[in-house]
Amino acid sequence: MSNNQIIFLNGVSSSGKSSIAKQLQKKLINPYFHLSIDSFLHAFPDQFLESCSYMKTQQKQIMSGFHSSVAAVTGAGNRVIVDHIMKYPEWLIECADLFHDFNAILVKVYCPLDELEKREKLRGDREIGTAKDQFNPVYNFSLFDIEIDTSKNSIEESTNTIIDYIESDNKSLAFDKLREQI
Ligand SMILES: Nc1ncnc2c1ncn2[C@@H]1O[C@H](COP(=O)(O)OP(=O)(O)OP(=O)(O)O)[C@@H](O)[C@H]1O
Repeated sequence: MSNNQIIFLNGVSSSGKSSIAKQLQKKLINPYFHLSIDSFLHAFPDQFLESCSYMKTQQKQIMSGFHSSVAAVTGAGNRVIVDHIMKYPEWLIECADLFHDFNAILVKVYCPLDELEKREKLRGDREIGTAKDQFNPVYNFSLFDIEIDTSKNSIEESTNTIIDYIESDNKSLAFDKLREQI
């Protein structure tokens, strides 16, 4: 398995991406960076992130910066777990283009809306309604290599499914198919 490996976790807020990413880091034999859109956005000033008018015009640059940074870290010979909320197909297509030399697996981290809303309330640090707003844009997109349902599978089970996939001879095709749309 090459060093230029990306495990791309795509799912709505509270679906369990970060928990799975952390468990993957513990269980995978090789070291993987965990690069999350949340941490990337924390590096940006709050007053701009909270400004709808600013984000409306600048979101594209910010997201492209994140996608390019993932490609740069991977291209330098590292393995990466990406934790992202793909609200627009264009973001995935941009990633597919940037990842053309890498072995990238697209994982759909699914969770039904009623369970997401329960988790959102329990967490207390997520704006109520975030999962509902993201649900259709993120999950309507049907291309993926593996789908995980975190309302049915524990963090441990989801992690094992991803590791089994990586260790198998399965060819990851989702990003290849996305590239055909460019
Ligand atoms: N089977 C499960 N798999 C993953 N997370 C679960 C599961 N069951 C409950 N959770 C809980 O869901 C909550 C949200 O998980 P997590 O922070 O990993 O989500 P996330 O998708 O990274 O969210 P965000 O995008 O908002 O950061 C956590 O409290 C986690 O413990």
